[in-house]
Parts: sequence; structure tokens; C-alpha cells
Amino acid sequence: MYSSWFARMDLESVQSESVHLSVPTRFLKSWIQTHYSDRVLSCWQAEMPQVHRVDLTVRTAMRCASPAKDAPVAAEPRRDDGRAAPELRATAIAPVSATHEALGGSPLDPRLTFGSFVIGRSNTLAHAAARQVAEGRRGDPVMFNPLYIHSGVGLGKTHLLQAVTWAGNSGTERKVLYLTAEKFMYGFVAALKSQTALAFKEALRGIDVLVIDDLQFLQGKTTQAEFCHTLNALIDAGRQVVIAADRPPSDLESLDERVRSRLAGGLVVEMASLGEDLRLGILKSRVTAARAHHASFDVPLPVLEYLARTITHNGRDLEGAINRLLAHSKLNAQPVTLEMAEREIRDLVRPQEPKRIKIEDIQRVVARQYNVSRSDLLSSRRTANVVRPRQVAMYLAKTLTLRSLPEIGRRFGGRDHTTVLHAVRKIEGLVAKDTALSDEVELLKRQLQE
Ligand SMILES: Nc1ncnc2c1ncn2[C@@H]1O[C@H](COP(=O)(O)OP(=O)(O)OP(=O)(O)O)[C@@H](O)[C@H]1O
Repeated sequence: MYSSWFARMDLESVQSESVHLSVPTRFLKSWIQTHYSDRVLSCWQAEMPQVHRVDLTVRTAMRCASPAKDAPVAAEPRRDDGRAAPELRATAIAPVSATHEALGGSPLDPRLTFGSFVIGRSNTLAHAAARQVAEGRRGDPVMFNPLYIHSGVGLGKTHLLQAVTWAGNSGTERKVLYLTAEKFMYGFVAALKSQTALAFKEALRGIDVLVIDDLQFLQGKTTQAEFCHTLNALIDAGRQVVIAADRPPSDLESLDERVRSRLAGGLVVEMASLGEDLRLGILKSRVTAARAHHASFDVPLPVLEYLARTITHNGRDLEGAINRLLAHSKLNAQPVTLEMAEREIRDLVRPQEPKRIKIEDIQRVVARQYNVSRSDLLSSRRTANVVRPRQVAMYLAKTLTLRSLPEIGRRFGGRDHTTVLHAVRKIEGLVAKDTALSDEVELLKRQLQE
């Protein structure tokens, strides 16, 4: 705890009755103020009884500006509208990739650049934040740290993170390292085994931007602790950290509470599912990319519109659909028609995925139904008018979400998992014999699933 919260605290000055301390980030400042201000003051008073106040401020965390300040950061040529030109120049790919590999990063796909990333309503903010990070220069103040992007499967997280890496590494000034969480774990475990863990840590801390993909796969206490230290060390030194995962930080159940709050302390951006316009844009850009190698390949607009309307799931299925049409038209030497498209992509058209229900939604809907407040549900009050709605809400949380009993307990005011289990069993039993309650629960389920 000391090294997480206090190791980077500095003493700025001591006046007669007050002490001035500083920490490198706003997050650390607010955490220490909320959780430790009284203890810090009493520690001072034990040494210097005349001290009555401890002031805590954020000191600017900047690295020394590099002499190569004017060097261009992104090799991607820009259009008037500020977007990058369609493809990263082929000549830029080899050296960037080589630099990245020399740093021990995970492999990069040369197609995943800002140029090929299509912007739509669901990803505008994530894209703008990623772009800002990629264009930052060594020594610039870091605006949001960490930048945390989350979304469901196949909605463009990896694409965006790799785009940051390509663009960031295309200048000579900064080193951007892209690692999947698995590669991070593997790197750390291998370093421990070969007793080079120190060198591994130093190498990580020597980079300007650390990009970690699929954080939900980070496992193991030691690796997590190491990840936490790396995160703290990088952020405190004014370096940028970018993270992607399939859920928000608060839902990363296997991670330590401190890591979760640190992750939530930067900018957290959700990318929602791809809208129809965005799907059409992605399909068009895929066709354009395919035509670079297969000039005769053409997909009429009505076919693209049909695909955008029917393949709603994720970007990977859109890519798969274009690949199939390409393969079919090449192998059979036939033009792409609507009929052929319908036949080829039949299995990619999936039924609508059930809506992902959040525990907060359940608490809100149940509180409204029973005319209590959400804080009543989370409180320790045990009056009948609160106990039953709370049990119903816990029951719904267990049946409508994938959350575990301990996680549900935590989200209901820090209750034990046995309390949740008791509530679930109680409502299950009542629903079986009490039709009024059974109807009520059914109604709540419907409201939540709408
Ligand atoms: N906005 C977009 N513009 C262009 N391509 C996109 C976009 N969003 C997704 N894609 C494409 O969809 C496919 C899946 O995207 P990606 O691998 O980035 O998803 P992900 O969110 O990282 O998925 P996972 O959760 O499985 O890691 C890729 O081929 C990607 O290029």
C-alpha cells in the first residue's frame, strides 16, 4: 500500500503550521485525500505537534523535452479534414515494425491503422482520444492517463490500439510498445524464470507509450502486482498508458481493487455496437482494400447495403463476408449479385444478441418499481419494505447477468456471497408458489430486457 500510494509523494515545504506535499497525478491526490488525509496529518503531528494542516498538490509530471522536438510524429499524410490518408505508406511499415519487435512487442497487423479505421457515432470519442495519444510528443503534458477503451467482441479495440502503435512509432521520437495482456504475462514470467525480471521491468519503464490489449486476460497475483507497479511507474513519470478490455474497469473482477480504481482514474471510453452506417462504411473500405489486389472485384451498393443491414454482430463478420464474396467471385469467375450474397453469408446472419443487462439497471428498475431509493437497496436497512426489493434485485442480478455471487454482494453494499445466495433461493422459492410475485418478477425482467 505504501508503494502504491506514497512512494511518489514529495515534500515541497514546511511552514510553521502547515506542510506542503505533492504527488504526480490528480488520481493519487484525490485517493490520498479521501482515504489517508487524517492519518498523514496525525503522522506529521506525532513528529511536529505544531502542524495543523497538510496541503496536497499535483506536481507536473513531464519528462525533459527531447531536442528532436520538431520531428514529425506521424508519418501518415493528413487530409484537410484532419483524417489520415487511407493506407500507411508501405515504406513506413518495415522500420516501424522492426522497432516495435525490437522492443519485444506483440505482432502488429499492417492493415490496422488510423487510415483504415472508419469513424461512426459509436467510436468517435474513442477514435479522437486514441488519435490524440498517438500524436502526442515526448514532453507534452499527458491529458488522459490511462486511456481505457472497452467494448464487446470485434468492435475495433485492437484495430484502434494497433493504429496508435503504428502512428506513434512512425516518428523517431517516441517508443510505443503494444502488448497483449497474455504477452505481458508471458514476458514477465519468462523474465522471472531467467532471473532477468529487473531488466524486463526497466525495459518496460523505458518506453513512452505502453499499449495493453485484452486486459481481461491478465491473471495471477504476481503478474497483477507487477502490472500495477508498471502502471504506476509509467503514469507517474508522465508516460502514456493505453488499455483495451471487453468490460469497464469496475467489472474486471479478477483484478485487485487498487488496479481497478487506477484504471478508472483516467479516461474510460466505451465503444458501442457498430451502427448500420458504420457497418456500411467498414464494408466499403474493405472492398476498396481488396480491389488494390483484385482490380476486377466489385460489390454493387445494394449488396453492400444488404450486408450492412443483416450482419449486425461485429467487424470480424463483416470482414468475413467480404472475404467470402471475393473468394466466390474469383473462384467461380462470377460477378457478385444480391442472390449470391444471400446464399454465401447465410450463416453469418445471427439472431439478435440478448441485451447485456447491468446490475445498476436492475437496481434502478427495482427501486422504481417498489418505490424505494437505490441507496436503500445498498444500505444495511432491514425493514420489510427494503428487504424484499433488495432480494428481488439480487435474484435478478444472478439470473440476468453473468456476475458471480461475491461480485453481486460487492455491488449491493459490500454484502457477503452467502447473503446473495440466501436472497436468490428465497425468491426462487417464493416465485414458485406466489403468482403475484412471479408476475412482478416477470414484469421486471421484461422491462430490463426491452
Ligand atoms: N471502426 C472500424 N473501422 C474499420 N474496421 C473495423 C472497425 N471496427 C472494427 N473493425 C474491424 O473488425 C474486425 C475486428 O476488430 P478488432 O479485432 O479490432 O475487435 P476487438 O474489439 O479488438 O475484438 P476482441 O474483443 O475480440 O479483441 C477487424 O478486422 C477490424 O479491422
